[in-house]
Amino acid sequence: MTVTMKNSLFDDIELDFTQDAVVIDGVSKIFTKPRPFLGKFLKKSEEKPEKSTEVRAVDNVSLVIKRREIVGILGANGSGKSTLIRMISTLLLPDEGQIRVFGYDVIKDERMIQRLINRVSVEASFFKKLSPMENLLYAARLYNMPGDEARSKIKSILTRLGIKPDRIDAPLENMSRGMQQKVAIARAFLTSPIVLLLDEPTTGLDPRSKIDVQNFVNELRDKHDATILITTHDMDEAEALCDRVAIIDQGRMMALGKTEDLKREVGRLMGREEPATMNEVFMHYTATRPITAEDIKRYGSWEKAFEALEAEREEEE
Ligand SMILES: Nc1ncnc2c1ncn2[C@@H]1O[C@H](COP(=O)(O)OP(=O)(O)OP(=O)(O)O)[C@@H](O)[C@H]1O
Repeated sequence: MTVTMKNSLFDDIELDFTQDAVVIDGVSKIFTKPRPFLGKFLKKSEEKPEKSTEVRAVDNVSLVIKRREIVGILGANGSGKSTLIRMISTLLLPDEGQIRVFGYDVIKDERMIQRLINRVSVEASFFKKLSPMENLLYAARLYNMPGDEARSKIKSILTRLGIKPDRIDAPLENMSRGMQQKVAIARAFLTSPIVLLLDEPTTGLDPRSKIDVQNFVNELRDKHDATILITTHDMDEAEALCDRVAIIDQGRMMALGKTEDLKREVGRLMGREEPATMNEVFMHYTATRPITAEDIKRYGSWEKAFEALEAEREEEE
């Protein structure tokens, strides 16, 4: 089924909605990190250490996201979540594997991907001396959105995100970090993107603002058929919002599924009748290595196996 987009911003785009929205196929990203160089302290006869070390920030990840799905990416700090998001949005090139969005390739069809995707991250760039309204009008112009339509949409989105009317026209630099983050979120919602990548959109927001953002995300999917990929450290949010979650650890995909299925599976491994909590699911799949039934047998319980593996990790570090 090839559909010409109804949204005026995408008039000239034909998309095949029978295709999966996002296909990530065996993707890796390798960074080279400089090591603190100790060479100058060594004598000439001593062997010099390597100057750099490689980090597989994303390691052979595959994931298929269907249209209208909300998928959460969970993982510890530095596990590769942002790197994955950055590759999908063409900000970074994959070193291995392929990423396609409705059949378009992130490398070959970079321009098209940039039109289909909107990415929100905390380090969003704005003109700090300008107001939220001016910043968002500037963004709307980049998308050829008529001024009047943009103005009323901006007002309504910012108000719904809890930004008071008198703040809408005041310089951004006077706003708190959380409020600036809401302006970044508003920018992504302004253009009703086909695929929305949200990199920790609610980190640092107060509980009410978190819910406002989550409602918006749901609405984008329900009313505009958006497909959404979101990274979060908030397990309640993952549970409330995501159809499925992927847990990654050191760049590798450790688990993928519906939260209730993962909770049931880990609960079962823990030897319990009732499902595990999402925190326990997270701990389970991000332990030194996934805790197996044999580990549980060997150490007597899931908790003891977890403690033993953590102790191993600490020893290694
Ligand atoms: N530009 C870069 N150059 C070198 N290393 C990088 C670069 N960007 C990320 N890394 C490394 O890649 C790994 C994954 O980082 P990434 O930012 O993707 O993690 P994350 O899961 O998003 O973390 P957080 O939850 O803290 O935001 C880390 O070891 C990080 O130091």
